[in-house]
Amino acid sequence: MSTARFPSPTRPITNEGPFRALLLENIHPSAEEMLAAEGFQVERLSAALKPEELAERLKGVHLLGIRSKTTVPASALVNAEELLAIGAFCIGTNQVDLVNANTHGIPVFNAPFSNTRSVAEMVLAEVIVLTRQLFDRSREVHAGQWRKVATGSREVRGKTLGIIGYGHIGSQLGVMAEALGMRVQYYDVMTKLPLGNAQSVPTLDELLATSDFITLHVPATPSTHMMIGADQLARMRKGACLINASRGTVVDIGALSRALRSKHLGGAAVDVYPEEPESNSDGFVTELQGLPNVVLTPHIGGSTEEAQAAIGKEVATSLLKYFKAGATTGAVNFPQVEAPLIPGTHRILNVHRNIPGVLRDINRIVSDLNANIHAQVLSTDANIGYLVMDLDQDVSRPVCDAIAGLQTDIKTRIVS
Ligand SMILES: NC(=O)C1=CN([C@@H]2O[C@H](COP(=O)(O)OP(=O)(O)OC[C@H]3O[C@@H](n4cnc5c(N)ncnc54)[C@H](O)[C@@H]3O)[C@@H](O)[C@H]2O)C=CC1
Ligand SMILES: O=C(O)C(=O)COP(=O)(O)O
Repeated sequence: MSTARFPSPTRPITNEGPFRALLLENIHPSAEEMLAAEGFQVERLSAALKPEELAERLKGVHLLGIRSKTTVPASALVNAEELLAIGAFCIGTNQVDLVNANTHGIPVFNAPFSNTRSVAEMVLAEVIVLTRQLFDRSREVHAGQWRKVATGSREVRGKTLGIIGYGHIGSQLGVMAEALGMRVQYYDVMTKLPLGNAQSVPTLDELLATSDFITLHVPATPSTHMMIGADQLARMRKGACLINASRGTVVDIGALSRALRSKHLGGAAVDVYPEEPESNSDGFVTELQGLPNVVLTPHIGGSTEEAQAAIGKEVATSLLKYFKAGATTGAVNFPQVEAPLIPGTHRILNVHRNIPGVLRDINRIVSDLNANIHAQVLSTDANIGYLVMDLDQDVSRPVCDAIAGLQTDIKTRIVS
């Protein structure tokens, strides 16, 4: 994540099209349909793009849609003068340099709920798959081997599920696991309301030492980076299983591989990896391949038809609300403003450096044009101010041209 570095002011973006959207990583067609219905020219690609390719493709693009594979560092936005907003059609936004996007006046929207049930269901399935060693037995029968054994195969009823990160996914999973008769406990850095009979555990070490299954549902942040390494795996009960469907940076894969090979752990299910391929046609190698009772999936925790269709609509709705009225509610890196459009007024959006005197300068520009401010909403964070301004007179163009001349300007746009 970069610290604040501001771009030079750019010319204002008018409300005259054509407007273009670039959607990467097989984003559900529901998003394309919604954007196209509002007049966007939509380009939809199935794979992620590397930052240098993305930088080229973003010329003249107004909305960018990505999922978890496309990283958007500062270098990807060097040509993105027209870019209004980024939609992360997933939960995680760690792949975007959020501070850089903020200081370029670009809000980033995500879908915080739509795939959470899909992840919880997959993890619950994996708990049973691991404790019954189902994939190994299935592979044997596929290969013509009949190995009917009970040793090491157990019920989940009465076993303890330890959840690290009791947020939207972790808490849903806990409720579902209790329905199977599991005891549920969790560790979270925030105080969280325990659902059902779930119990909060004060330390990660205690959770690790007292659970039969450990499952991770934390975001990728500096505090979760490699939070499960050799020490933490050694604290887990002998024969316990680890499930990671959060982010690949959270678990030390080498240490996990050693804990599995030494038989300290009884199994693992891994959906996310430190390095993941950009498309389905790329090969993939991990040192976990070939280990017994290890379920490896290609980052499909949120990949269900229900989740993807809902995410497509949810994020496209946020992008269009921003495009049409400047609403930033739910943006993960931006001051929040949502002001209803007022018929008969003319809306201007302005992002500027958050330093004293900017509002005075903008209001002077309006008053010098003998225009009246019908409504004005300003919301700020440490770096930027976001101003939504409705004028009674149609002087948007000269006002925007004058604002773009201010050294404090980052991005100005005419909505109506
Ligand atoms: N495999 C997949 O396809 C998917 C993976 N994910 C991953 O799952 C993550 C979690 O998703 P949600 O539950 O919706 O997020 P959330 O934000 O609702 O919950 C995350 C929880 O982790 C806690 N947390 C943060 N840092 C922590 C730490 N160091 N130790 C313990 N707890 C900590 C937070 O307080 C919060 O309660 C996402 O950030 C994403 O990376 C999400 C969807 C699909
Ligand atoms: O929602 C998330 O954070 C996920 O990890 C899902 O990512 P995806 O949309 O499958 O690339």
